[in-house]
Amino acid sequence: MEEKKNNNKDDTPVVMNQHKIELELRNHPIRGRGVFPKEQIKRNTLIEISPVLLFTPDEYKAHGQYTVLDHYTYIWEGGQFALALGLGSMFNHASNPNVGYFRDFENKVIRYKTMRDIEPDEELCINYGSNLWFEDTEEQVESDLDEQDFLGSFDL
Ligand SMILES: C[S@@+](CC[C@H](N)C(=O)[O-])C[C@H]1O[C@@H](n2cnc3c(N)ncnc32)[C@H](O)[C@@H]1O
Repeated sequence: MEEKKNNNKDDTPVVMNQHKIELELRNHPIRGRGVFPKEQIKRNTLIEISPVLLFTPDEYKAHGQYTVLDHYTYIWEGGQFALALGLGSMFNHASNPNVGYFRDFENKVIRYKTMRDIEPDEELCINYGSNLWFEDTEEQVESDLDEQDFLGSFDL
């Protein structure tokens, strides 16, 4: 079998220092599994770094899009698709999310940070964008966050 080349730009280790917060997966009858904190989390806290598994555009067109992966993959650079390994695949969608993410193409990871202070048991959600493929069950979450704050809140 032909060996696949690792195209990492350098061999610098990627520090995975996120797991200091107690998180758990909880099941919702419609949304399925989601991520919840057992403690308060401050705004701008790194809560997860998910390594990604990459699919080429051809692999995705021929196979991935016809499988459950289609509900889990992120768009990546160069037309690739990325499956987040770890909690990155478990965040449910909210139109007004409390978690934002940054695609680190060079290190092939996605970093997730809180966008505001979060209370224990408040579900951690990201925004999937406007083309949802399911009926959104989300309960309206009150927030004083405005659009500008949302877009400009990262400090990565
Ligand atoms: C990336 S997965 C999230 C993890 C998923 N809940 C699970 O248990 O595997 C995306 C799927 O979660 C569900 N989902 C996420 N956010 C939702 C929401 N706001 N309302 C309804 N379903 C949601 C949909 O079924 C969607 O296809």
